[in-house]
Amino acid sequence: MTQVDAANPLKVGIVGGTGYTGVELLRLLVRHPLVRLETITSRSEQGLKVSDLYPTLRGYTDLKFEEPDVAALAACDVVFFATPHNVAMRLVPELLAAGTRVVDLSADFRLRDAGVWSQWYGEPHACPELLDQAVYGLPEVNRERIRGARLVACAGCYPTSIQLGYLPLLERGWVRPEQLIASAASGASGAGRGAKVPMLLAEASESFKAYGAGGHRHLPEIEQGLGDIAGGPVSVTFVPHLVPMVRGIHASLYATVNGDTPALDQVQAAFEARYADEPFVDVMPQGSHPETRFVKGSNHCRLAIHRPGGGDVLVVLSVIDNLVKGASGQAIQCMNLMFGLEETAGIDLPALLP
Ligand SMILES: NC(=O)C1=CN([C@@H]2O[C@H](COP(=O)(O)OP(=O)(O)OC[C@H]3O[C@@H](n4cnc5c(N)ncnc54)[C@H](OP(=O)(O)O)[C@@H]3O)[C@@H](O)[C@H]2O)C=CC1
Ligand SMILES: CC(=O)N[C@@H](CCC(=O)OP(=O)(O)O)C(=O)O
Repeated sequence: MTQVDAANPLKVGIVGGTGYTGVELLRLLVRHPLVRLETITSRSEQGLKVSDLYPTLRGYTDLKFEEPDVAALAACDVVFFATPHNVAMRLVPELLAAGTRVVDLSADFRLRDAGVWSQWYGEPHACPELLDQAVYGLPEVNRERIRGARLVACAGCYPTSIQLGYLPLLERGWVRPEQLIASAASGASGAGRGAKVPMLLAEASESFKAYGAGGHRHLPEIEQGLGDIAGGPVSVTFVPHLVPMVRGIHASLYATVNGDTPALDQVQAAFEARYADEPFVDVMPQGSHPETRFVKGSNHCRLAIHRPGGGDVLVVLSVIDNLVKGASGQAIQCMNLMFGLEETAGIDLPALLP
């Protein structure tokens, strides 16, 4: 095990330092007590000082963006990939061979089945032989496996909000796994920093739309994760939406009760018990309506459970910040576990309000 203390901080590299999850990693890691940033890559901005592109980081780092270089990355203890899919899978085999551990924020290693991956991502998987050793990065489900893992595939943003909301219900077998409906809305930062016409202010503001209703690439990840939790197949109707805000995901999760489902008070108590020791999952009082601004900039997921009219459908409301618990905060939480650090180190921050 790598010796990590204030005199021997973790040497960290970031591939994709100019994107939204990359700069969020930087915001959090520059204040992490046991981390030293070694290398931050960007092909388009190489040579530029990080703090010239992101003045929010002036005074926190003197590093410059560099061209991705395997030797420089392999000199790190851990490398984060904050890159589009199909990038990490091309470099990870060499890094693992060099003894460097990897936390991948992209979808490259999230699905266990390379065939399913190809079907949704449109190309063959470059290293299917590594899928078995990749650990799915959702600490509330996989904490023990993440400890000591060499390759962590961080859970996606929508999948995080949805799995944490359904988890206590599926673990207890209290809802029908074939009738789950997840309606979720994301802010525009979920689409990344690259220019895209639908994300222009004049296109996305003052409007609200669903997209990917016929099949979004997060669906197989959500069904795989919920299936693991339930211990059998689940079927989810997943409809994502774009909401005109910058950060945040709000998921409304519907589930049909079965003969074993107790009264709402007991469901509430079960959620509270399940998450009592989880530093980043908050079960709000019965009747609450969590808002995305309650988690903006923080690594928390806040949940509330309802049973409208005492009927057959439970509704769980789940909010996260897509860039923190949905990406960079969760990635650091996984890194902390991988190296035996305090799980909350560097990410124990309340949300920004207003
Ligand atoms: N945004 C979000 O809310 C979330 C994103 N994710 C995932 O995290 C990853 C990053 O997302 P996000 O930060 O939004 O993306 P961005 O588009 O904002 O940033 C992508 C970054 O990757 C770099 N990059 C692009 N192509 C390559 C390449 N071939 N080799 C090396 N570097 C490359 C870019 O820099 P340059 O081109 O200069 O090298 C840039 O820094 C994606 O896989 C995304 O799906 C996961 C959860 C939430
Ligand atoms: C608003 C928006 O476009 N959101 C993105 C979220 C996906 C994402 O961030 O990708 P991961 O698979 O790595 O989690 C989308 O729907 O494609």
